[in-house]
Amino acid sequence: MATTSKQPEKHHIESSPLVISDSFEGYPLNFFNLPLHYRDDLKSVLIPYGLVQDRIEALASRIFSDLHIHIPEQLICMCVLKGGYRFFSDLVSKIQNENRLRNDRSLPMSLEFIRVRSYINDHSTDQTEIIGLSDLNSLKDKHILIVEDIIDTGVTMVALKKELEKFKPKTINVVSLFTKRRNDKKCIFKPDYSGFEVPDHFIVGYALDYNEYFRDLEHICVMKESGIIKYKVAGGDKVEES
Ligand SMILES: Nc1nc2c(ncn2[C@@H]2O[C@H](COP(=O)(O)O)[C@@H](O)[C@H]2O)c(=O)[nH]1
Ligand SMILES: [Mg+2]
Repeated sequence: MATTSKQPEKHHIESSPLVISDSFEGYPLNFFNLPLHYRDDLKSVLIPYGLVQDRIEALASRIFSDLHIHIPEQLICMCVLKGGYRFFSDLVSKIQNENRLRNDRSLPMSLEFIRVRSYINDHSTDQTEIIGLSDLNSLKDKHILIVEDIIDTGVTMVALKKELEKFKPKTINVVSLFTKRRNDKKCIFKPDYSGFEVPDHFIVGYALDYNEYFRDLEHICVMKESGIIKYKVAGGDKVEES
């Protein structure tokens, strides 16, 4: 009798975000090890570090599968500093793991770092400045993956993509660890890959800052109103880097 070997179903990894619902208020702080210097400023842990890592591993696998077809050309992975640096580092290292473990395909990468300024305290502004792109003409005919921490209004990413398109790259893909579900109005940009969709809170941790504080926090947390007031800077005269 002929035996039929059943092929395992292909595991499909979502490029769209894992949705954190509005009704989820986050985990109580006392279930986590948190730095003493921030404990009084935080309301809850919205996404624990471990879950962030698991989702990045899945995104790396999906990006590898989608984009390896461009080889032997290099994929320019472009980190949007400062907020994107930890996501960038973990994502690149997880794509490297895919490269190490696969014998049938690979995705060569080169790394670029840029800065975008757009925020005052916890409010997005429509003034966007891009810093750090040297030799822009080298982007011509290249494949770019922009690696961003969070998309809120979408203004920063629309401006950045528009600027990069002037230099005629072959493709631009955007991966954002978080996208925000805005209560007031719609976001004007949808990334190609997103880790999590978060409620309309100002989130900090895992390199996402509030006026340069909280980057040294592992988990993604929601701030208390008192914390927002404590670290506020005088409006308008200091534009923080992303
Ligand atoms: N630490 C946080 N930074 C945030 C948050 N929401 C947005 N941002 C920063 O702004 C830009 C993008 O904003 P956009 O309105 O132009 O889309 C993003 O890169 C962040 O650096 C937040 O909740 N926490
Ligand atoms: Mg950013």
